[in-house]
Amino acid sequence: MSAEATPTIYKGLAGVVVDTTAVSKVVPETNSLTYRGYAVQELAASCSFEQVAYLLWYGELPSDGQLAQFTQRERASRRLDRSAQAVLARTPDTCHPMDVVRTMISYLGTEDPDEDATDPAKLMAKAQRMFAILPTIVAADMRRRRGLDPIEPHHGLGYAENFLTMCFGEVPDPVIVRAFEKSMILYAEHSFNASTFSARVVTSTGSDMYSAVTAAIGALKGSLHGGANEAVMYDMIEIDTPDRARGWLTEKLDAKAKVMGFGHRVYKNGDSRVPTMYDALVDVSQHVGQDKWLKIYHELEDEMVSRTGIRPNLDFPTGPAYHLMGFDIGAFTPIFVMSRITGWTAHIMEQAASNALIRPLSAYNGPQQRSVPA
Ligand SMILES: CC(=O)SCCNC(=O)CCNC(=O)[C@H](O)C(C)(C)COP(=O)(O)OP(=O)(O)OC[C@H]1O[C@@H](n2cnc3c(N)ncnc32)[C@H](O)[C@@H]1OP(=O)(O)O
Ligand SMILES: O=C([O-])CC(=O)C(=O)O
Repeated sequence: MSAEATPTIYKGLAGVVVDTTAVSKVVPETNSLTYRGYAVQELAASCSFEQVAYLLWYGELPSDGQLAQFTQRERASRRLDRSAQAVLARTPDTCHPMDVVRTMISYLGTEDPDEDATDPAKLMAKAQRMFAILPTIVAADMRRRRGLDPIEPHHGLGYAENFLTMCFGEVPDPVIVRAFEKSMILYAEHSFNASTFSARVVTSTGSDMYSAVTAAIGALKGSLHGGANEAVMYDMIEIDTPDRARGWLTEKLDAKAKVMGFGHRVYKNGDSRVPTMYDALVDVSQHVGQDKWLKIYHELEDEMVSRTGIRPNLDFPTGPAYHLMGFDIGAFTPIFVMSRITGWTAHIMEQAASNALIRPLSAYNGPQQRSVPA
C-alpha cells in the first residue's frame, strides 16, 4: 500500500488569502484599518454611523441629499410588525439575547422571501431593512428582560439616539451618544473575520441574505469572536476591585486559560481600533463618574502585556464602556450585530456579485477503508 503524501494543513485557515474584497483593508504591520479607503479613526471622529453604513454599502460617503434619503428610508423601516412582535414575545427570556436576534432575523426572512438571491437592488433593500429593524429588536428584548414594555422607535431621532431612547426611555447625554456611535463605527467591518466569512460561505451556495446573516450571528456569538465583549465584563465584575486584577490574571495564565478581550488572529501588535474605543471609554467613565473599570482595565492590560506581549482587542474597552452606558451584559453582542450587519451585508453583496462556491478540502485521518461486518 503506498503512503499518501500529507498535504499542508492550514488549521483555522490562518494566513490563507481566500478572495479579494473592496470593503475594508486590515494592515497589521501599520496597525491600520480602512473602510473603502477611509481610515476608521477618521470615520469615528467625524461621521455618523448612518454615513459609515452608506459608505460600506455604496462605496462612497453620501452627499447631503443622499444621506437625507437614506436616513428617511431607515427611519421609516424601524418598526416591527405585529407578527414579528409576537415571535419576539414568544422567545424565552431565559435564552441568550443573541439567540433572540438570530431567531428574529431568521423570522424576518420568512416575511421577505426571494428566489433570486443575487439581484443587487433586492439585496440592498434586505440589508437596509435588517439595519433599520435590529435596534428595535435588541432594545425590546433588553427591556422585556427588565420587566419593561418596549418603546416605539422615534422617527425624529437619528440612529444612535433612537436606539438609546428605545433602551432607556430618554436621549442620554451627548457624551454617551457619541461614545456609543463610535463603538458602532468601529465594530462595523473587519474583512474576513469568522462571522463575515460564515456569511460569505452561505452566500456562495446561492442561499439568501437572511440565511447568511443568521449564520453570521451564530458565529459572532462565540466568545473567541464577538461574545468576548460580554466575557470581558463578566471577568471585570468577578475581579471587582483593581487590586485583585493582577492576581486574577496570574491565575488565568497559570491555568493556560484564554484571557478574554486580548489577542487577535490578524493583529499581533495591538488592534487598530482600540485607541479610539479606549478614549471613548475614558469619556464615558468621566461622564458617569466611575473609574473602577478603567483602573481594572489598566491593571489587566499592564500585566498581560508585560507577561505575554499580548495586547487588548476592540472587545476589551467596549465591554466596560457598554456597561457604563447602562446596557445589560447580554445585550453587548447583539449591539455588535446591529453594527456588523453593515459589513456582513456588504460582503454578502460582494460575494453574490462575484461568486465561487466556497468549499475547501480536508485531509482524512480516520480509519482505513474496511468492510461492514456481515
Ligand atoms: C471582535 C473580535 O472578534 S476580536 C477577538 C475577540 N476574542 C477574544 O478576545 C478571545 C480571547 N482571544 C483569543 O482567544 C485569541 O487571541 C484569538 C482566538 C482571538 C486569536 O487566536 P489565534 O490567532 O488563533 O492565536 P493563537 O490561539 O494561536 O495564540 C497564539 C498564542 O498566544 C496565546 N494567546 C492568544 N490570545 C490569548 C489570550 N487572549 N489569552 C491568553 N493567551 C492567548 C495562545 O495561547 C497561544 O499561545 P501558545 O503559542 O503558547 O499556544
Ligand atoms: O477580524 C477578526 O478576526 C475579529 C475582529 O476583530 C472583528 O471581526 O472585528
